[in-house]
Amino acid sequence: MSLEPDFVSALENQQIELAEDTALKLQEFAQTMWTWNESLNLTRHTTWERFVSRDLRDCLQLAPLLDPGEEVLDLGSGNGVPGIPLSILRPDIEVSLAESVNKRANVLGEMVNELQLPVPVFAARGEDLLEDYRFSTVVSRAVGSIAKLCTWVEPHWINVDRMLLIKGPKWIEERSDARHKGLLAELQLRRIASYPLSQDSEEAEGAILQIWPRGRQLTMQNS
Ligand SMILES: C[S@@+](CC[C@H](N)C(=O)[O-])C[C@H]1O[C@@H](n2cnc3c(N)ncnc32)[C@H](O)[C@@H]1O
Repeated sequence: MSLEPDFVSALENQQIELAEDTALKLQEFAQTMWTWNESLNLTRHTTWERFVSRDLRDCLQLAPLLDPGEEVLDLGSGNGVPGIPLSILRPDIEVSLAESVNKRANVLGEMVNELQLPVPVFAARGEDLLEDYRFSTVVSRAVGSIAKLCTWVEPHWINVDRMLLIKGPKWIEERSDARHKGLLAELQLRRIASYPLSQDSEEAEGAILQIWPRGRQLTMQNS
C-alpha cells in the first residue's frame, strides 16, 4: 500500500509530518471508516482535507498530552475518533472505545480488527463502564456538553483520574452553563491545549480541556 497523493497534500497543507508507517495506518483507518460510512452514518468528514484538518488535527493535539502506559477510554467513540487514531499515534498507551449504539460499536469492532489494533470495544454507555473499570484518562469529542459529561462521570471519579475533552469555541459557554448548574464546584477545569481549527479562520479555535477533582494531584507530565 502506498500513500494517497491527496492525503499527502492535505498533510503538507496542514504542515503535519508523520512517519510513513503511521501515515499509512491512519490512511487505512480513514478508508475503512469511509467504507463503513456508506452503510452507516459515521462521519461528515469524507475528504482528505477534512479528515486531516479536523479529525487528525484534534488527535495530534491530544496525543502528546498522554503519558506512556496510560489506560484511556474514548467515551462516545462513534466513528472511532479520537480513540483509533490515538492508538495509532501512541502505541505505548492502552485505548478502549465505548459506544452506546450497538450497530456503531459492532462496526468499531470490525474496524479495529481490520486495522489489527489492540483496542477493546465496549457496546455500552461509557459512564456505565466506569462502575467496573478504571481508566487514567477519559477522552471524548462531540458527545456531550461539559455539563453532561461532568454529570455522567460524577459518581465515578474514584475510577477516573481526569477527563480530556476536545472542544470547539463554544466551550466557554458550556463552562458557564456547567458552573451555573454547580457541576464544577468540586472539579477543576483547565484548558491545556488550544489551536486554530482552520488555517483560513483565525477565530475558530479548538481546545482540549482537562477536568479533574479539586484537590487531586495529577501525576501526568502534561496535566
Ligand atoms: C456525534 S458522535 C461523535 C463521534 C466521535 N467521537 C467524533 O468525534 O466524531 C457521538 C457518539 O457518542 C455516542 N454516545 C452518546 N452518549 C454516549 C455515552 N454515554 N456512552 C457511550 N457512547 C455515547 C453516540 O451513540 C454517538 O455515536
